[in-house]
Amino acid sequence: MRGTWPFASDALPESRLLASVAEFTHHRDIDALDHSLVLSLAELVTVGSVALCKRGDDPLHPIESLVVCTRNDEDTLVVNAVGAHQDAVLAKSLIRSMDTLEAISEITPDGVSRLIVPVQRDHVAIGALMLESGEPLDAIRPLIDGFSRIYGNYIALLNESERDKLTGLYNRRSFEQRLRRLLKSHSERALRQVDERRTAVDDSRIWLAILDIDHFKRINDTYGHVYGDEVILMLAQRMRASFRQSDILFRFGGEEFVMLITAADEASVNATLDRFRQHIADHNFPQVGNVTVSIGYALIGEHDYPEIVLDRADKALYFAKQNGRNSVYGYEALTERGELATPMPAGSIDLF
Ligand SMILES: Nc1nc2c(ncn2[C@@H]2O[C@H](COP(=O)(O)OP(=O)(O)OP(=O)(O)O)[C@@H](O)[C@H]2O)c(=O)[nH]1
Repeated sequence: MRGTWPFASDALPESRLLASVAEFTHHRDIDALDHSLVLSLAELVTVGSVALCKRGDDPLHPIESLVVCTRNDEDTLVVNAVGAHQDAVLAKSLIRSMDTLEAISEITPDGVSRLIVPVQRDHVAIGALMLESGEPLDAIRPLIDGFSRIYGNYIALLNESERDKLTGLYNRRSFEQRLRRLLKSHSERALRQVDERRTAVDDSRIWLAILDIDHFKRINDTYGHVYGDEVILMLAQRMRASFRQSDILFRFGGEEFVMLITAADEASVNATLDRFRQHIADHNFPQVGNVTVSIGYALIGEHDYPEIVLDRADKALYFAKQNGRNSVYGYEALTERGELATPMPAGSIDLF
């Protein structure tokens, strides 16, 4: 490891700074990037700890994660993910900095200097960088501001590469990583609820649904691709407006969409999807008129491979297409009723 910078007295050599920025921005995976950011900063400056807080969508738990780099007894830097909720005072400062978009410099009750700098994207805080030290931290504030801006810009670029150009929904490339993050935060939330309530675990589950527009070829052939694209775009807008913010929506390509939906039970996921199906069937699309969709869904078990669940949902979708379209079917219910027993051709969706 390179020696750290005694920031109070000397200027930081530019070559060290550039090497550090190059080091953390070579990652394409957001989790690895977060890990590398706190490590690079801790290598650069002599402080007790460097942490990156990420803001979550859940208003009850605004801090989604906290990645902290500290020095252990052997003087080696170690990076850990910790639960911010364990320290209510710290969580309050982090949230205040993110809400106001202002840096906070404070002394903790045990005399430690703490600097919090929000990380922004499009004038909204997506997280915050936090440093703690026995020494005052004001001298390194411009450096931390700079790192925070580079990180915010880089995250924006990474996020753009995860989006479908036409609809703005997530694209297929980002599916596996989004699913992994959702499963992780879901199981962390369940643990937290056990901790907080000391009662039963969170019993909500995650379902994967595939939606396909019915007879879309006919729409293209009759009205042309421009109107076809318009239908795709309007459908995506209606999906965004209809599903909860915590549900994750993808356009996998063509007229095919995938949704990751959290629900308490099968009945409520079925009701949610069927409500959306009906909403689309009732809508009058400009020029094209009525459009219907078919939906298949399957439960995601904690240890299931994504491609297996996609295949199950696709089988349910195929069943919907074979049984009149404009309908919603769940894989588990179909299997229980023995309705998927007959051999069928490979699903319409390309697996990984
Ligand atoms: N406008 C437009 N059309 C697309 C796009 N991607 C794929 N398509 C068209 O979507 C159509 C899909 O047709 P099929 O897979 O045969 O299915 P379908 O006509 O929807 O019939 P069912 O799914 O069986 O109800 C094809 O004509 C593709 O050319 C796109 O991005 N824009």
